[in-house]
Amino acid sequence: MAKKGAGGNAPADHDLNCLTIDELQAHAHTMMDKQTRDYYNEGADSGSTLLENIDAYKKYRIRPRVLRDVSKIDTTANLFGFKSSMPIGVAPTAMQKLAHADGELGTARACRKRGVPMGLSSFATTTLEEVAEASAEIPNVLQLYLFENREHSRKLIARAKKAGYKAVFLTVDTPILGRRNLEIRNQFKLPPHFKIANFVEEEEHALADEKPQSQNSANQSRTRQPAKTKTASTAGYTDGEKRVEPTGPITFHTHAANPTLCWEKDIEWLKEECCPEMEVWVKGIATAEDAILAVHHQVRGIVVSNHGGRQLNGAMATLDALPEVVEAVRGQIPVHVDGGIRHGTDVFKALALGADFVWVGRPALWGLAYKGQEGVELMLRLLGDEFRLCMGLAGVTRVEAISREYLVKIDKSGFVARL
Ligand SMILES: Cc1cc2nc3c(=O)[nH]c(=O)nc-3n(C[C@H](O)[C@H](O)[C@H](O)COP(=O)(O)O)c2cc1C
Ligand SMILES: CC(C)CC(=O)C(=O)O
Repeated sequence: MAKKGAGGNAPADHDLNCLTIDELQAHAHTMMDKQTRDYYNEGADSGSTLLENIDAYKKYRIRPRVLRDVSKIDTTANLFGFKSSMPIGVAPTAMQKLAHADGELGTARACRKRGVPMGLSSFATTTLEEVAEASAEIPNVLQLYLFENREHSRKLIARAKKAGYKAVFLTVDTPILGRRNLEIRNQFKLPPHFKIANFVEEEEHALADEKPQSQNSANQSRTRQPAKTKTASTAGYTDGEKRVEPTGPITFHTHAANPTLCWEKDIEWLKEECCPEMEVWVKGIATAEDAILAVHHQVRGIVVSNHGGRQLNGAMATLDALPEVVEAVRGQIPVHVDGGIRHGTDVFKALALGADFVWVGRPALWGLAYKGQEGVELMLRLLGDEFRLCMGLAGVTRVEAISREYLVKIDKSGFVARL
């Protein structure tokens, strides 16, 4: 086990081939096929927001305090009434079996072992029930793409409640899918031996509906046309095309985006559907204005996110958006952040700027690709050890005590500004 306290030298069970998230990324690179690697790693368009999410952390430096007795460091953080071993969770990412056969179950078991929560994507390759079982006492978060056809969403929400999920994170930054050029070039689609597991029933219905049409061409003009199988090159990227509500099998290219999503119509409906068993959060807030609307609509929390730079390229880095959101929310609801977190010091900086908790996306996928469940455990341990060490060397012993006074901001000319 990793040594407790202020860090120290490498604990005995370290993987000497992989001591940082950067090394984990390099290992993962060699383990994934090109289609998967490109899908996981790319950002939208030129990828500048993806890079800025990471670089934004380099604009801040830590002001360490000394002589403060850091022999006992408490890294725990509370959420959904649960004590997470550290203020770090695994963000929802789709189709994890592409990385490793362990898929979402591997992630869930790793999170359980490390005592942190996991967000499960609506578009997982494992059912939400299986993940709930693997997570046991760890609170589950279901990431929701709210479909235009509410029946699909209603069913999913009912299942999540029954399985004991504590919160729904409604993703709000995908009214339209971002443009991902490698996905288009690779004609990315889920290989047929994997399933979008939460919607297998819907897929079977859609395919059954499809049959009579092909068997009886005379009927074709009268029956509903199912959506053609779409890939990245045919879905969501064409402008000027008249949009119709998607039908047919639920795939992420056809159903994840929902341009009709809005506060009044959808948030109120969702709260009613989820209430009182599950909290409704919004994931993908990046401005003070929307943060104020989130508070107004009484969601239970916000995740400051730009979808890991996969949606609007040119959008602000999440760390740059965080302070205005924190200021607008004024402590009324929790504010979490994701995007670009690759080191324990990044976690410390995000918390110092007012985040209550952070989520990591791609590092978990790299962990999975490297060694399945064990790789995700390793990723969480690396980040956790780095975070604990950072707290100790900065002279902080409790997560709640991490504040702006521990940071300075450095501009391009090297000018150092107190916050
Ligand atoms: C391959 C991939 C798939 C993702 N799938 C989803 C998803 O299904 N739902 C969602 O809300 N966010 C999804 N995200 C976004 C993550 O939840 C998170 O916002 C992002 O990965 C954080 O940035 P990071 O990867 O730099 O940590 C995905 C991200 C990646 C990289
Ligand atoms: C279901 C998809 C849209 C997954 C996703 O959010 C992503 O690829 O960024």
